[in-house]
Amino acid sequence: MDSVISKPALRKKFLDRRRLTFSPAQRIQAESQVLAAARPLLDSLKPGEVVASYLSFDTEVPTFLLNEAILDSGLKLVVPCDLEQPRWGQLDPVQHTRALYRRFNPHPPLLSKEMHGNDLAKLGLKFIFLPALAVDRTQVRLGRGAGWYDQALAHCNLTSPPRPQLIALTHDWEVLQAGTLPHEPHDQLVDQVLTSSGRLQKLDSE
Ligand SMILES: Nc1nc2c(c(=O)[nH]1)N(C=O)[C@@H](CNc1ccc(C(=O)N[C@@H](CCC(=O)O)C(=O)O)cc1)CN2
Ligand SMILES: Nc1ncnc2c1ncn2[C@@H]1O[C@H](COP(=O)(O)OP(=O)(O)OP(=O)(O)O)[C@@H](O)[C@H]1O
Repeated sequence: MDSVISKPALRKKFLDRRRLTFSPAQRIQAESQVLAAARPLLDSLKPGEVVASYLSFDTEVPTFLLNEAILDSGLKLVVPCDLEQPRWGQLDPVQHTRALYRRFNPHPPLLSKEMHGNDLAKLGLKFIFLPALAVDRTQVRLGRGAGWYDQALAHCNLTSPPRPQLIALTHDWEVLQAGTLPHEPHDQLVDQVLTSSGRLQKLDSE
C-alpha cells in the first residue's frame, strides 16, 4: 500500500499530472465517455427530479455533455454558483452554454434559483456528481482544498434517507488503493467514482 502523504502534496501531484497528460483531444473523448457511463443513472430518473453536478474547467473531468443530457432529459440541474461560499443554483436549460465552463462558476442571476445545502436536501435529489482530484477505495475524496464540498454536503443532511448517491468524477489514475488518502473527520465519503474513460465503480469502505 502507498504511504499516506499530505493533502497539499497530493493535490500538487495530481494537478501537475493532469496538466501534463490530459490533452484537449482527450477532453473531447472523455465528455462522451462520461455521458455514456452516466446515461443508465439518468434513465433511472423521472422528469422533474433533481441532479447536482458541476461546471468543469481546465483539466477537470468534463461535464458539458453530461449536464446537457441531464437538462435534455427534463431533469432539474443544480450546480455550484460561488467559489467561496457553499451555494448552489438551478441552471436554466436556455442558459446552458460552453461559455459557462470556466474557473469562475456563474453567479446569480445566470442561475434561476439560488440555494444553500439545506434547501438542496429538501429537493430530494438523487445524484450528486462532484469533482475530485482523487478518491480511494475507502470512499475518501480529495478536493481542491477550500472545503467547499465538505461544507456544502455537511448541510445536505446526508445521514437521513433517502440520501443522494455521491459520485466523484476523476481521471482513471486518480482512483487509489484503500488508505492512500488522508481521512479527516469533516471529509464527506463518496459512494461511487466515474472516471474520464467512462468507468463507473462503487467504492467500498471495507
Ligand atoms: N468546476 C468546479 N467547480 C467548483 C469546484 C471545483 O473543484 N470545480 N469547487 C470545489 O471545491 C468549488 C469551488 N472551489 C474552488 C476552489 C479552488 C479552485 C482552484 O482552482 N484552486 C486552484 C489553486 C488556488 C490557489 O490556492 O492558488 C487550483 O486548484 O489550481 C477552484 C474552485 C465549487 N465549484
Ligand atoms: N463542514 C465543515 N465546516 C467547516 N469547515 C470545514 C468543513 N469541512 C471542511 N472544512 C474546512 O475546509 C478546509 C479544507 O478541507 P479539506 O482539505 O478536506 O478540503 P477538500 O475536501 O480537499 O476540498 P473540497 O471540500 O473543497 O472539495 C479545512 O480547513 C477544513 O477544516
